[in-house]
Amino acid sequence: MRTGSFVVSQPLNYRGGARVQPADASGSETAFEPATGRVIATFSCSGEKEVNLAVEDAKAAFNIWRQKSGLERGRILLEAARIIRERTDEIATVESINNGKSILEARLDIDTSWQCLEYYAGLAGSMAGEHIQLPGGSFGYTRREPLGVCVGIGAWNYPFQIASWKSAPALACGNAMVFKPSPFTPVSALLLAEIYTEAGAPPGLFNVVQGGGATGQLLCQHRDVAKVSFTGSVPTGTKIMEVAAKGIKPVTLELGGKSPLIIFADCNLENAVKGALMANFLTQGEVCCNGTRVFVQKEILDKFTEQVVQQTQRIKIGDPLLEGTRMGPLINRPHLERVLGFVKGAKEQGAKVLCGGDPYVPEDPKLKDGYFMRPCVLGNCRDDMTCVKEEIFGPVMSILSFDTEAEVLERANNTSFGLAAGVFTRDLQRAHRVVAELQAGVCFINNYNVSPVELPFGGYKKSGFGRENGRVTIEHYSQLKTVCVEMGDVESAF
Ligand SMILES: NC(=O)C1=CN([C@@H]2O[C@H](COP(=O)(O)OP(=O)(O)OC[C@H]3O[C@@H](n4cnc5c(N)ncnc54)[C@H](O)[C@@H]3O)[C@@H](O)[C@H]2O)C=CC1
Ligand SMILES: C[N+](C)(C)CCCC(=O)O
Repeated sequence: MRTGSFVVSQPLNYRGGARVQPADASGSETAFEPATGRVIATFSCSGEKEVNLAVEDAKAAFNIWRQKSGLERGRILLEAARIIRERTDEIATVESINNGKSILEARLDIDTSWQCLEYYAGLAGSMAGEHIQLPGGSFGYTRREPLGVCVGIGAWNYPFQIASWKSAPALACGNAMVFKPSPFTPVSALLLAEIYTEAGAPPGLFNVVQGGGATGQLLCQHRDVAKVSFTGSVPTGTKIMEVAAKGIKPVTLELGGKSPLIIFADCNLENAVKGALMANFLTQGEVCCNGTRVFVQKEILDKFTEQVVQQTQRIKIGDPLLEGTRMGPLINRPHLERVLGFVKGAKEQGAKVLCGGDPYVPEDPKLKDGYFMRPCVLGNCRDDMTCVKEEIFGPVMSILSFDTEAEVLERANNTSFGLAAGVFTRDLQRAHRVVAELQAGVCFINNYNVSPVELPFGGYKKSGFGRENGRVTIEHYSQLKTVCVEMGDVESAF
């Protein structure tokens, strides 16, 4: 598969174990190949009829699935994980074409996806309740039960990974899921749906509906939906929570961030520089947990900045499907303009553009209409600048300097977000002391943006709540039933 050739002709909804055209539509959407600006799919946004059918169908599958033992469910998830692993290159290629991220990164996303399925397949068989002895031989026990039909709503930056991170724990717990991808990246969730079916999941267990906000809203307000797990922006998260509140539905919200990365003078500089690049430039900087506020201790500010700029300038931008490429295009033209606008605004507020921050036109003529820009490092930043306060969601790193630990902690926490944070230091005590004070759901010591599926991922403050990955997520996709058993006679008060 080469850039400039992929088009989707098959239907992009999935229901009852097969691709289907939606039963009704409210408008349509167009998906692009960001590297070329070419249309790869035009599709209908599902209306109320289609949403109802998808939920109805998932309900039927749920009634079969919930009766299986954890071990039986785990076996199917393991088979799905095996198929994903086997088809890594093919799935990564589709992901890279539709999102624009480099093929190298897309493969890593697919790896974390099958690992997530493997992890929850392993946990499925060990989901259990408790037995509690009561007086007189009476006893109680708890059952961990699924919630029902869960809805997953995804962002466009990690399309396949988000669909996997949501569906794997949901299905492991015995739920069914209706998933709605972002209309910018509608393609790869279908591959996951087909793989679940091939692995032996009952038809309807994982359905896909396409559309934007209106379709998402129909899903969230549906009477038979038990839970919503959402990845996206804070404003949309707010709307989803409002709708869910009306139905008393639990939600998991994975929202945005403006995370701090703190580099102390005693760090291993080489690793800190690598860490700063990892914290800012994966997936063209379109990563919620990116450490975009890079606080550097004064003593090493110049040395650190020089090396970061040098390495940023070396990032190879271009055709995302080429093995040597390390940065592809941004998701679409309006988003590119928005990110470039942040750079312009930063300059006006006194930041210094140390490299990049301008549109980039690769030599290859087929990429001339792609949404490329050069990754940007901003120096001379202050805490009150827009580029330091707002989530840019693009390849723009802001460097700030600091003197003391107490000072940097206060500044790092001075944000309404709280998704992630990082610290580079060789001082073991300081590392743990600082991390304990950071108001963020995911903290990294001497690394950044690694995400092993065994560890919970999720935010503090306006970055959301609930967790994905790790053992704890079982609790977000299940409910506890208490059973109280009387072995004697009823002692009535009447
Ligand atoms: N914490 C995390 O794990 C992540 C957070 N994000 C955040 O997401 C944002 C970028 O992603 P976008 O796709 O632009 O976010 P978005 O909030 O615009 O859209 C996300 C999803 O919600 C759907 N949606 C929109 N309005 C809706 C409504 N009223 N009801 C139900 N669904 C609705 C969209 O169609 C899309 O599928 C950034 O702010 C970023 O920080 C992105 C990736 C990961
Ligand atoms: C995989 N990782 C850590 C780079 C990003 C995961 C969160 C997201 O969906 O943005």
